[in-house]
Amino acid sequence: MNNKCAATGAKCRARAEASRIGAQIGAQGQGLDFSERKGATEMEAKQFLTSTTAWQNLQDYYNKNGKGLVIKELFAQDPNRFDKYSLKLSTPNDGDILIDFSKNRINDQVFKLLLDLARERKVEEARDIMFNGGKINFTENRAVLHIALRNRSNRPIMVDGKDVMPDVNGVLEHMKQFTNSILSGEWKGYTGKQITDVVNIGIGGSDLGPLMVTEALKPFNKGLNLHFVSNIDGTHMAEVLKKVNPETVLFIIASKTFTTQETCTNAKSAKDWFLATSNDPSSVAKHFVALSTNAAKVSEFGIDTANMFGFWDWVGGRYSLWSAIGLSISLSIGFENFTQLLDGAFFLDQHFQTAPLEKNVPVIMALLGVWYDNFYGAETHALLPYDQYLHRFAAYFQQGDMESNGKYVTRSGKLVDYSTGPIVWGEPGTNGQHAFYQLIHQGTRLIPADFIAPAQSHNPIGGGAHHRILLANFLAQTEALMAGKAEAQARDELERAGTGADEVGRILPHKVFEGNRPTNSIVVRRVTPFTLGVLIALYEQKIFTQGIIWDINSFDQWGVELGKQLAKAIEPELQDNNPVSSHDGSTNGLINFIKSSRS
Ligand SMILES: O=P(O)(O)OC[C@H]1O[C@@](O)(CO)[C@@H](O)[C@@H]1O
Repeated sequence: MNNKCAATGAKCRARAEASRIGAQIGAQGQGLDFSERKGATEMEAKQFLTSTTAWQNLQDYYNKNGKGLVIKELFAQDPNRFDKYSLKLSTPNDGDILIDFSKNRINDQVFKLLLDLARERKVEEARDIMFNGGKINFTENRAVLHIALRNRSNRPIMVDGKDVMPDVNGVLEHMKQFTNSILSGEWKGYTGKQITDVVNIGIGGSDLGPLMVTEALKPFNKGLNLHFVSNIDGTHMAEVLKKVNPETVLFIIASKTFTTQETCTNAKSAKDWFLATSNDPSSVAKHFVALSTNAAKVSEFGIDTANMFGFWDWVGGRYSLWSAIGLSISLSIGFENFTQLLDGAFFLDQHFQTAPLEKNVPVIMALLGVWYDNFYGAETHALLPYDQYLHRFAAYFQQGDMESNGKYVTRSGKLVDYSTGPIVWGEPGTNGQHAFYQLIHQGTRLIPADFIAPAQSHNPIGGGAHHRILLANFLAQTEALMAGKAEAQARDELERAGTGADEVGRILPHKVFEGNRPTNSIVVRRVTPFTLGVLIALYEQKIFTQGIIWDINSFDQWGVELGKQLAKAIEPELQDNNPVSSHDGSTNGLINFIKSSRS
């Protein structure tokens, strides 16, 4: 251990250890050759998950003790439970981030068994392969390197023998220059006016990330109006075009492949709308830019590739907001704040790479998810941010989690015989309390939930009363879900309220809360670009870890192809009103009814 820290204690030792491990990983990275499929085959689990020792020990423990794990009792048995099962991430300038996982159905034995599972599934080894450019997305033979986009250390990261960092930094510099020229007014529209509105045209990972982040960081907006068009439904584009002026609007066509039908169709409609006013093809260059890996398709569409911000096939769509896809974020909050977002994600990546498993937040969150998903049979996971600006956070991770881990075939091509990715859902608090908390409190399903809140609001109106009430609900909900309300307490409340004996007997069962509903609580000082970067990366690395444990490829998305394929066959059939019979009875019936309903 670094003896310079002898006098200054734990933090110094931790930093020294982190930089030692970081250097070691970096060195390994330069030594490892992932140019072939080595990274992929190394990732394949050697054993079927349910036949591993760790899994069987967990199953055995669950069978004997699972139902007997009562969180309220675990707190009563251990006054230090909160300290034992919570962690703080001390950020450089944004205070501490508290992750409280004490309101879970775990004890020391379960925690140990879960950590054994992470070890037996070689999570740390897989992590290092990813961070060093291994082609772990083996069905597309690609590395998975969104971490390189926020690699603020600039350590070399090799793909096919080439360090990707110079190109990453080149695109960031282009984004910086462009952002500054738009925000300063230097960049003018075709009539010489400053840009006032930005329309991001993209879908999935080319929409959800920029939308969620620009909403979450609205307090940092520099003045531009941001609009997002994703749906092929003409309403989406039509409603936005009503709000913008062709002389002062900038269209961002965001598409990794630049072949996505919705985005290409929307982009063409936007261009037609624009040219109908400008009547000058040369003016397109002042109002259209592209974010893509596909320069040929960008050029074919009619955007000058000088106005293209590129990225690479090793950036997955749902992991791309850190790349050029984040241009609308940079335009909204400024490039400096965009780099803060990257810094936050890098901070979490370093934590993920260096913290021991038992102190590793994404690993712990992943293991808790496995515990509920695979042993308690929970099928969903709720993300409940107590922050209105984070209202798109759950929607973002619907793609992030469900498109990553919604898989039923292992890396070696076998069908799983265990659950994999959960259904992710959620809405901001306190709104969710008035919509679906009834089910979370008294439904028949176990709904593990993450509650997220900032200690400080960007809008302390009402003398701070609003935020105080918001936080009170944030805190009360996890307490209520854990503690519940016993029959005796419910009876006492009814009787104190003067309820007659017969009535008490009738309604008492409905007033009891069984509790023992698990939650994690995450508190940041404020939602800032840095802390948001930490939160997003935290969930990304949780998803990665679960994918390794489940032995699935979290980074392809073949499941989205069949629907697109069939839609391409049906679309021409809708161009006239002749009845069809080329499908199953239902699809034929639906098509023909629609045809008959159009006149
Ligand atoms: O960025 P693009 O290539 O237009 O893809 C958009 C989205 O479409 C997908 O469904 C893949 O087809 C998502 O994975 C992706 O984020």
